[in-house]
Amino acid sequence: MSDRPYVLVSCAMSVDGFLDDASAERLILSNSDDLDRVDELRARCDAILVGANTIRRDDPRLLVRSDVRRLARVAEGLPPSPLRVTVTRSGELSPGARFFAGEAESVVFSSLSEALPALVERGVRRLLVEGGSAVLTSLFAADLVDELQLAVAPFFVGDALAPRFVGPGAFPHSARRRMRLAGVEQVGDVVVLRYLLGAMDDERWLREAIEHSRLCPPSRTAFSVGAIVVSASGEELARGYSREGDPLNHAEEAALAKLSGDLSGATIYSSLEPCSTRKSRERSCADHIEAAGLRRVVFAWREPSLFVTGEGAERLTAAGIDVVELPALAPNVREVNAHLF
Ligand SMILES: Nc1c(N[C@@H]2O[C@H](COP(=O)(O)O)[C@@H](O)[C@H]2O)[nH]c(=O)[nH]c1=O
Repeated sequence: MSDRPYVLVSCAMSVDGFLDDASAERLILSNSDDLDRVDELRARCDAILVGANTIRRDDPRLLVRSDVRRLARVAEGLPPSPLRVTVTRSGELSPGARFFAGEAESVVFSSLSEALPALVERGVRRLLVEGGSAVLTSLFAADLVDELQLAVAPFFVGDALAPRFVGPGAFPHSARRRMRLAGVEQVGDVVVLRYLLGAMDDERWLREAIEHSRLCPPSRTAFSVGAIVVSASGEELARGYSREGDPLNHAEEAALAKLSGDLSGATIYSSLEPCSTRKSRERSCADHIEAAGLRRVVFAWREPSLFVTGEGAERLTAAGIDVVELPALAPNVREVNAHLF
């Protein structure tokens, strides 16, 4: 699942949310110190990606400008500037574009889903994305961004024909799932907001919940499950495992029993899909999750119909809760439950 690099988006927008104006000339939103900050970001990544539209519109070089930084990279055995990457469905790029000129290598992919794993293959661990609007919209909507550094320039563009930071989309970060503000920096008249989006945190917490399920007392008639409740700011609030404290306890039930208060920003990670029916108790884990006010559930394995038919994911979704399934980790859960098969 982690077959993509760490994705850092860096862009500058006007105070009214535009990346550029509608004219042919490129609009500089940053000041010179901020452009130098972006140069430092470029020097510390393995590749820089922009969409093909940006190449057509801006004709960027995408090179590290500072000689000091280029020499420092070379001293580390790196090329002076990172690999330059673009995605284009049409393939319509001018061979004379500056993207292809100069001392750095350039690669072209037909889509982001092709580019990201291929970049990992090439050894790219840290990818800087500089726009434009279409690429940013796709990456944010697909929850593929780890970090956003957004510079806000102190003026308006005010032109409906100008490109926005992102277009309309079903973004995973809504009022219910806020990004984590990790820093605010003033660079002259520009303010740089640094957000962490936690795209890789889901996998990390779910793996942790699966590891926790190894504590379950084994049973021939029930699954071994682990669950962890994590706050909106990324702190662990409670964890539980099947049969913890009581032979009938489910993992989610055990974790939630340790909590009270407002859990509306929290996420519960459960190795198995939360149950929707119980044979031995009245309330299911889906009921407990809904009653606790949680708005987000992440799980790895859909409950196989061994003991009861699981409809937890559907029930939770119908209750307006965000349900995320990470099936790539399902084999790990199955392995913990190998005794049942
Ligand atoms: N205008 C603008 C940015 N524009 C980004 O920089 C690219 C130009 O790269 P280069 O040709 O190497 O200078 C351009 O295509 C776009 O991706 N970035 C920023 O941090 N602040 C700004 O104000």
